Amino acid sequence: MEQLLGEDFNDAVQAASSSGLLSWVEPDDLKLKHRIGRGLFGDTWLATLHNSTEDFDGFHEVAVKVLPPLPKDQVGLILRRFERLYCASPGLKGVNWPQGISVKDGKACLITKLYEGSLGDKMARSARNKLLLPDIIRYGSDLARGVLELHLHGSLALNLKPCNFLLDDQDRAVVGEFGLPLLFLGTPAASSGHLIWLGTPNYMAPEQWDAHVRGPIHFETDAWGFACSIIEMIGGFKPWDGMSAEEIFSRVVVRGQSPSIPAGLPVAIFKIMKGCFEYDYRKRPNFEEILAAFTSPNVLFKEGDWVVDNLWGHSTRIGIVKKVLGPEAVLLQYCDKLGETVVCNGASKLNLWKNPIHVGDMVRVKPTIAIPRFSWHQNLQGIEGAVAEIDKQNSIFSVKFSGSKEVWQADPVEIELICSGIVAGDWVLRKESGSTSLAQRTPSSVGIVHHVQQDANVKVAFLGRETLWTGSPAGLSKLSPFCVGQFVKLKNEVSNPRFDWPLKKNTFWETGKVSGILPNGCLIVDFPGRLFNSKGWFADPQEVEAVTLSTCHGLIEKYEHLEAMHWSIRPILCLLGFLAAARVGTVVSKQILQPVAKKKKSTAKEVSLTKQVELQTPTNHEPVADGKQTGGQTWLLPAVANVLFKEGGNNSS
Ligand SMILES: Nc1ncnc2c1ncn2[C@@H]1O[C@H](COP(=O)(O)OP(=O)(O)OP(=O)(O)O)[C@@H](O)[C@H]1O
Repeated sequence: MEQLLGEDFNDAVQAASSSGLLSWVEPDDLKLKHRIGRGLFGDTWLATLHNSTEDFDGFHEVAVKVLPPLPKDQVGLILRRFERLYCASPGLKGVNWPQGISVKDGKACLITKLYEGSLGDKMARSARNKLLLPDIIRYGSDLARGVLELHLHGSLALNLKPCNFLLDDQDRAVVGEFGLPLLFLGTPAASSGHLIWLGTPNYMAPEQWDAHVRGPIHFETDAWGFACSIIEMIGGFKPWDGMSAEEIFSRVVVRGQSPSIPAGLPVAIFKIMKGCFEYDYRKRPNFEEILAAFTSPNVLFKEGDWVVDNLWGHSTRIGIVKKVLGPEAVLLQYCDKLGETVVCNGASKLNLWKNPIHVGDMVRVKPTIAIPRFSWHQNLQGIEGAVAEIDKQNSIFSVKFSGSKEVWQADPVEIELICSGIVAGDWVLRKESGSTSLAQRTPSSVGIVHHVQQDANVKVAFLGRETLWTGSPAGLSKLSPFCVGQFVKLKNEVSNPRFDWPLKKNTFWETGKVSGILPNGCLIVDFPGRLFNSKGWFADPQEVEAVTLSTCHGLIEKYEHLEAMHWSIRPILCLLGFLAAARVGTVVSKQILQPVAKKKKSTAKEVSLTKQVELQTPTNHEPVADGKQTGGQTWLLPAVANVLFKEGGNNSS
């Protein structure tokens, strides 16, 4: 791989920084002294920076992250990402924001403040690598605050781990390094020749492993790495310690496992940590919730929190916390018709309402609700309305519809945010899609809506995009959704599918069954009879169509569909065919052979009876001619004949 070295690279970085977004440092002003860290995303050096102004000339110590050499063809792109990520410091207190950029020996150098060391260093110095719980809680809230600042600024951290948490001279923790994995997203690391991951394997969330396929990554992705770091501080060793990246991938991504959470944590922290390890990032808490748990570790909820109650199993209810009665007990008022106030003693089973509805939000009654709990006018079903008021005192939501003067009351569980007819969870087709990633393929144009925003934009996850697409719903049209259990096949016009797809008799694409759907709409497909594919089969929802018996034309297609429905159809049909053939064979052979057999049998019986008769008669060895007994025993013949006739008749019946 050709790398951009020396002057060329210098010029490229300088040009990028001339936009004023990055502060350029002359290479001669930066002296690298010795290395203090080594990681996947480059080495960290202790360095001195020469500062000279008109009346001041001095040196001060800094830390420098020396990034791996950049491949020549991607340097422009990486520098653009650089600018986007580190543009003008927003003055975040909890984050170690880079102070400048330079180039040394053809490698980009990020210059940052020199801290006392990292939490990783502190753990290495402490007994059994562990930290004390009060310290963990204090550092945890510092860090949650830092990550929240970063998220509010629009950036992801992605590589949260104790070695990247730095301690200042007041023993406060800050997020030391952030966003670096995003710079290299999709580029091979020039130095090692292998793909750089979107983080460090032991701390990576399922969607981080292959964000193109299993994405998107979003703010809640950081929750996983944060929780892994807390576990490491408690236990003294990192999650999945001693396992290779492949093993961790198999556990976290394929088998859906998560690190186990130690017992004995304060209630709120234990609950939040459990939430951080949800497989689907949409179910994880955001950093506001994480910060709340670490600042009040023994309080699950505070007064005024909206909570979702699934306690009774059957129906979900939304309520507001009226009073905190104890670590696990709250006084709750439901927002439904009854407006009941109850004491809830199992508050750890309640969940914060993650995306609460606000005044001004556009909503509709969920189509699945046949009879709303409040008296909702039938004509308003499916129509969009604006939330006019939320009466927190009495837990009442009021909605106003454009065509109506009246204000209608609503149960928040029964309404959903809507934007131009689109709600979260809808499958959509993006009318014009363009590539924004490094992959050769453009992202799929079929995706799933994840968020409906107040600014009338929606966030959609598309396969092939590592992050959510944000835009106006005007560019989207709704599609009927795929679902688990459905049968799919590649569309006729697809000749080169995004993922491998098995061929039948090396000629036709096989029909598969959807066994799972990833958050970005990527379909996990099973093919009957094809049990052994460690990587699994995937499908781009844009490239496949649903198959049902009724959509199959002709008997052969219908049979093939049946065959696709279960691997055992063919062997069962073969077995049935064989049994039927065997049965027919038996019947036919009976039909043909029976008269002969009957004849033979009758002859045999005749002979044996004759013999018996002979035996019963006094020995008279005179030959029998023409069926007539010679001598005086002819009286026996009619009786024998009678017996024979009778037996033969019985036999044939
Ligand atoms: N700004 C800084 N001030 C003081 N020490 C620092 C600073 N940045 C990093 N370090 C030191 O460097 C160590 C981490 O180095 P580095 O970031 O290169 O490794 P890593 O975090 O494992 O790698 P990566 O972040 O690439 O995955 C920290 O444990 C700390 O000792």
